[in-house]
Amino acid sequence: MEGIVALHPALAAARTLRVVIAGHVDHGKSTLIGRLLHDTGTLGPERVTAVEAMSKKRGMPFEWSFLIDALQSERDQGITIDTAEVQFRTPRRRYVLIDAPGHAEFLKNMVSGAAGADAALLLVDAREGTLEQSRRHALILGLLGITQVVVAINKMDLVEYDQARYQAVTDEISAYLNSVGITPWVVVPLAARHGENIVTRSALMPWYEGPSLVEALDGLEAAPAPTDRPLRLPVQDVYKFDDRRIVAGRIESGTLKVGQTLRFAPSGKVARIATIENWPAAADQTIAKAGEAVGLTLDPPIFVERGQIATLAEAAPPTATRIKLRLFWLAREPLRPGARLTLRLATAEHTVTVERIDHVVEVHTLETRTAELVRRNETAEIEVVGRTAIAFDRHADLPGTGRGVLIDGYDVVGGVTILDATVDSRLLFPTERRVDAQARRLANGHSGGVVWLTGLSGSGKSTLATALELRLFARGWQTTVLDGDSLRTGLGRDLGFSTEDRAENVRRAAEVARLFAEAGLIAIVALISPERWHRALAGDVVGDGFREIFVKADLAICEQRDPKGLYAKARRGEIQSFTGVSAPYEAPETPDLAIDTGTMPIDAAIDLLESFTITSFAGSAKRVAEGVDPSI
Ligand SMILES: Nc1ncnc2c1ncn2[C@@H]1O[C@H](COP(=O)(O)OS(=O)(=O)O)[C@@H](OP(=O)(O)O)[C@H]1O
Ligand SMILES: Nc1ncnc2c1ncn2[C@@H]1O[C@H](COP(=O)(O)OP(=O)(O)O)[C@@H](O)[C@H]1O
Repeated sequence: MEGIVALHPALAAARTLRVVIAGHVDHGKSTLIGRLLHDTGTLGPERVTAVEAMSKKRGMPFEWSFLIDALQSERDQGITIDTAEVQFRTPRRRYVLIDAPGHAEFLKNMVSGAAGADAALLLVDAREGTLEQSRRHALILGLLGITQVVVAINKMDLVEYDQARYQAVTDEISAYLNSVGITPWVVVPLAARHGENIVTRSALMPWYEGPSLVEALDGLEAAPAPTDRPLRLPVQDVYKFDDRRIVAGRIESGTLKVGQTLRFAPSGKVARIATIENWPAAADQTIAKAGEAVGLTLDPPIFVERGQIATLAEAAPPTATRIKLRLFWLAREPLRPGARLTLRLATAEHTVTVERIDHVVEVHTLETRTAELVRRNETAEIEVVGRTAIAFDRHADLPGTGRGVLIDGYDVVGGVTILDATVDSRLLFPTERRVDAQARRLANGHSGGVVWLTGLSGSGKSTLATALELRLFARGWQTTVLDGDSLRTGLGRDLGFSTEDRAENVRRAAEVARLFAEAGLIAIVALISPERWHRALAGDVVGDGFREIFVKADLAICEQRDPKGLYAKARRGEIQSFTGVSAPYEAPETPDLAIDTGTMPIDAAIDLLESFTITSFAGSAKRVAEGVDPSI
């Protein structure tokens, strides 16, 4: 195919160098891009004819920058591409040029996963030198750790190809780049309009001994696609096709395979990858890697939203509500503690409040100083607190998911890289809380934990749960019951009985149960939690103190008991998706305890559950070994 080659994202990821073009708007970016495409032979002759025709129509000499307009309108609209990207080839490899018209767009594109660049091409005008905008771009490159930078000094024709001018601008821009930690790879003098020093070295600048622009780019190294790093697939969108739900996004890092169990962060939902639906369609794909845009179908088809990050359980990203950021502030108004902003990380958006400004970095001297506010174009380290858990990576570990932008209303007001969590939200209280699990255990005579009762409606979960609560209470234990029926009138009142809604119901109950367990109580949960993955999710949320109790009774028995008349209603079709009748119940394969209420009398069932609970949570092993009565 001639002209602009629409590469499959997988190919592009494996072979291309992603180069972001930075520079002042008037410094000739469009012309340079047009030239690069033409002079490298990427452009078919019909394109040149089209540009010629367009130039003629507008009564102008041949104008390379029209090419960009022409390309813009037919740009690849792939599901994950939201930056202006053009591609070209040299004999060595393929390139994606990422263009961003303005300053905020540049920053936004630089930090969004789609634009993750290996290198930058910084364009300056030979007549004007390093303008404010070039400096800001350079600062942002420094902030993002993009150190492979080629500088092109354009419009050398307008300074008579003067070596002294080239040298002066080179010295100026190099000094600035050095101050933000970047050593330019090479500084190429160009006349993009005339193609001087684009592919071959120019005869008009014999004093210049370095490589042409394309030679310089070919000398750069592509950062290896982070396929061997932890999986991070930020969910960009969820599409519904027929009855299928396709979760789409671009893999930032890692590899995924059909059959693997994904965990979504920060929600904690889990589901297996059923199929990979690639775009454009590739038959029977079973594996996908960093850089690829993929669509996945899940089993079960759980409800996930844009902003969640698909990961593997063993290498999930940390979550926290307080994080420390390195910031580049763009807005005219200074940033002050207390500001409420939106933090966009990959595809997620979080409402955050700026808690403190640790220090500001002086742009000119790069020294740090304490400050009450961060002014426009200053770099700073700040701490923000989110309203809910934020899944993130440290920029130093995984740049793709470790950077973002701050947004105020619709405006991008800052670019950030994540330094670390300030406080791990899972261990929220190291300073404020003076009572730890050990102290609670000693005071209560038992540790906190979760007794999770699963079973059909009418199997006896509520009966056993309330009876156990009473027995434990009589022993002086701290305990409470969380019953599905009651929770659904408050905490889960927005939820129905689809498999996803049940999972969400389970997740919420598990989160609450975990809080109770951390506070030292035995939380007795009575929830149908019908599918295995629902209970696995609960176990994941709760962690160590989780015990799964199968309250077993045949469907026929439950139906005969029918304490609430629900089975009769379900049989008459008055209730949809009723567990055991028109929705599945998967019995636990290896529960911690199974109680057959169909054969065991109620009192015996309660005795069994009580002794199991006491054995599980009484005192610490040490206290028991010392002969202390665990029931005190
Ligand atoms: N369609 C359908 N399927 C199952 N159950 C239904 C349904 N509609 C209403 N109910 C009533 O809701 C109670 C189950 O809620 P849970 O929160 O335990 O269910 S789940 O864990 O989310 O599956 C359940 O209570 P229990 O009988 O105590 O189990 C019912 O009273
Ligand atoms: N061994 C038993 N254990 C628990 N409940 C039993 C047992 N035998 C009979 N039942 C009866 O079964 C019914 C179970 O209802 P419930 O506890 O509300 O179930 P669930 O909460 O699982 O829907 C109650 O009426 C209870 O008296």
